[in-house]
Amino acid sequence: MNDAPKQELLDILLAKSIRTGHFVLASGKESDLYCDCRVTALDARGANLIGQVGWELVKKDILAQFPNVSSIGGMTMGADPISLAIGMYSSLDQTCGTTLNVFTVRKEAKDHGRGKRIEGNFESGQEIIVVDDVITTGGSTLKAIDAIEAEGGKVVAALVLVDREEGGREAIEARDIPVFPLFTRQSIFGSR
Ligand SMILES: O=P(O)(O)OC[C@H]1O[C@H](OP(=O)(O)OP(=O)(O)O)[C@H](O)[C@@H]1O
Ligand SMILES: O=C(O)c1cc(=O)[nH]c(=O)[nH]1
Repeated sequence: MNDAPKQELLDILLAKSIRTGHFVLASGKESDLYCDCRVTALDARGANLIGQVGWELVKKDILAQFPNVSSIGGMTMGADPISLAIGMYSSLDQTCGTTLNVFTVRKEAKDHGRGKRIEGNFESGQEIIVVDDVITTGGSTLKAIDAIEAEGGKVVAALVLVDREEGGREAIEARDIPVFPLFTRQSIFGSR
């Protein structure tokens, strides 16, 4: 694939998602930078590009190493549109032979209905790509990994839209799960 779709996705991220100001993060840390990835991932064109660029990354870097991967999902809600976009692209690809099952992990198990923590297309024993929109400390991705493993999934890789390069990658890789970012802070901002 040429670089044009990734460049267009970066342009949308820069225009719609990157914000400066004062922000309290999920970890309690404070930051003058925030990447509101939901605005890009819930943009019709942004979602399409995430699907295209993300699926190419899955094929080239993840399936090549883990050919039995069958499913993709992560902690709601940041992961949801990203997982679905990549899953949809996998279903359109006639050349690959893998159509990803897509699921989502609730922050808490549902207290009615089927009482599930993991919703959608997930079964124990599957090899999984865990998704997050952003990693800062990696804490949210690790919670998703714990929930998936508790139900018998084997997480083999983590795919993230933006790695803020603040320790999250190291925390996830300490669990022997390689991290594949579409963008890093460095690739977005250079040395800023
Ligand atoms: O690497 P971390 O330090 O965990 O930070 C990153 C997490 O923070 C945000 O989630 P948030 O809890 O704000 O939830 P949301 O996706 O439901 O908005 C984001 O979607 C990541 O999941
Ligand atoms: O660490 C976080 O909570 C966080 C950082 C960021 O840039 N974007 C986001 O949605 N969450």
